[in-house]
Amino acid sequence: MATTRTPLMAGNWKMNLDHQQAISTVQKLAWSLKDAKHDYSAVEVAVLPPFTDLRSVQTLVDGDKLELVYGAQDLSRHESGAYTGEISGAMLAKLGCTYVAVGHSERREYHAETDDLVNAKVRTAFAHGLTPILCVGEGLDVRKAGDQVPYTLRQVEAALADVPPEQVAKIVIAYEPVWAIGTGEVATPEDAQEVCGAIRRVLGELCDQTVAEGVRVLYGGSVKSGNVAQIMAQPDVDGALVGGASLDPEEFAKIARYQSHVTA
Ligand SMILES: O=C[C@H](O)COP(=O)(O)O
Repeated sequence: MATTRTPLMAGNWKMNLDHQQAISTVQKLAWSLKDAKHDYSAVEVAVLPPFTDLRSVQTLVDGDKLELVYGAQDLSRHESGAYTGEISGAMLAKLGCTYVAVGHSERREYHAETDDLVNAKVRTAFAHGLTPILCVGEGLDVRKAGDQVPYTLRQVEAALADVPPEQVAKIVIAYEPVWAIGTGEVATPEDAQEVCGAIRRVLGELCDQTVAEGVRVLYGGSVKSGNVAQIMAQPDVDGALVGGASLDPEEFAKIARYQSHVTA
């Protein structure tokens, strides 16, 4: 049976662009996509700005009735209370967020996020109607040892512990080999397929085949308009989590329009 996974191109701005820059970036992105007659039902486009930009992005998206969606880069595992500096799932839901990235390697590395915390955040996101973009992937040492598949699958299994299949069915998983993030070093399409395919197989074991076939698995790591089409040609890659290249709205629009590079 043919699968109907709508590709997702998500731009993770990381700690870049203030709220005024966010407005102009989203406007330029929307204009570029409009000029190209982008079909959002064929390729979904999302941006993940810093928390401080979200209200401005919400106002723009609502006011101009834009079809692109947005989300946050992280959330608290807690509901509310004395957690200085934290942002809750309820706050993100109130701002109209569709997505929230969870367990990005930069959170794991610089903020000591453990698999247990990532699991708690996944469950908190679902509790607030947010779709987690669960980030997983190995570092260079693991890749050199050839352990990228078991390492990444352990992260997936830990993050999905006690998450019911009906929620797993809605998750987005981003495979981001840490050695390819912001380095210009792109995994080969075959590297991406190897791990993305393995992620889908483990979803089948954890849940069932229907769930596994429906979950979108993205690749992330130095994706650009020049390499996205080859990566998207892989059967188990359903989109990209784009960092640096998503800060340039024209370039990100080209990435979202990857099919035009194939058919052009
Ligand atoms: O979340 C995005 C990834 O970390 C990829 O970043 P990059 O496209 O700058 O390599």
